[in-house]
Amino acid sequence: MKIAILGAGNLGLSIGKGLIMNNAYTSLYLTRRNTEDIQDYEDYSKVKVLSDNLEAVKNSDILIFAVQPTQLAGILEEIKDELSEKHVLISTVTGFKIPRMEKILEAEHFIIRAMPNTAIAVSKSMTCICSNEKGKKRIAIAEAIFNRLGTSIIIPENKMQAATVICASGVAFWMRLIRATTQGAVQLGFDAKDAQELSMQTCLGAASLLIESGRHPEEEIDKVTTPRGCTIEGLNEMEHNGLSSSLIKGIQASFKKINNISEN
Ligand SMILES: NC(=O)C1=CN([C@@H]2O[C@H](COP(=O)(O)OP(=O)(O)OC[C@H]3O[C@@H](n4cnc5c(N)ncnc54)[C@H](OP(=O)(O)O)[C@@H]3O)[C@@H](O)[C@H]2O)C=CC1
Ligand SMILES: O=C(O)[C@@H]1CCC=N1
Repeated sequence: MKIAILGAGNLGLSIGKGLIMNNAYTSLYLTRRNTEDIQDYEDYSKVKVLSDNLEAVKNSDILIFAVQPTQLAGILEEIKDELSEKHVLISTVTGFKIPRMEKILEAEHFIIRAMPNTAIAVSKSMTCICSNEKGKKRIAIAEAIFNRLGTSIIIPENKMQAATVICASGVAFWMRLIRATTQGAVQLGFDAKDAQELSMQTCLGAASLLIESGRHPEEEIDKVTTPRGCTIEGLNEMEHNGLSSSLIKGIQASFKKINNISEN
């Protein structure tokens, strides 16, 4: 696959790193206007770093857009005359809907939206994918890319905002939970390094239990909560202080915000 990442910033570079680690391309173009900071990527085989989006588009089949929402319209305008039937457009841009892309491009193209998360840099992204009608014929390409970089599911476009909150912002939510449990462990006497290790691995183990067993979280909680034991004591105290409610309210607030961003 000849891939170009237009906008090799935080997310674009995370995708790039994942592709490089998986050797998942025949050529990889990384673009941004100031290329100085990412020039080192040319040390990797078949990777080219440049600021010329048109050259990247000409030499690639799969175009992954990872610029800020305010920057996408300009790039689409810039490249639209270079687009042909060989191109599959994959946008990771938050809140920029497919009909708006189609309007700018003024021609039918294979258009896919993908919402990965930053765990793509370690091939563990939960990526949600949707497409326009024409894009359905190429959606398997996007699935193939993102399944190498984690797990993907196809969803309708009207669920993309919700998916962004749960999966993309979700990385930040889970990080905060890991940090909080680390702080708790330090208070119980572990040094910071060990505390984080205990916290991270326990989080990974809990998620793996659910993924591998297919069971509901509450079933696993029942197995840990000894009657009158310490787990239920701690869990109930957390709930009295609004643990679940606080997480759900946070998710609602993010969702409200993302809907406002995309209207602007
Ligand atoms: N799924 C997720 O987990 C996340 C998704 N996002 C979404 O991903 C998108 C990118 O976010 P993020 O990576 O944080 O943003 P960054 O600002 O880090 O990256 C955007 C990059 O685009 C480059 N750029 C800007 N204009 C152009 C242009 N005309 N041609 C080529 N490159 C250009 C910028 O570099 P330069 O200025 O040098 O051109 C910059 O490196 C956003 O839409 C954001 O909402 C963001 C974070 C997480
Ligand atoms: O915080 C944001 O708005 C973007 C979208 C999802 C992750 N980062």
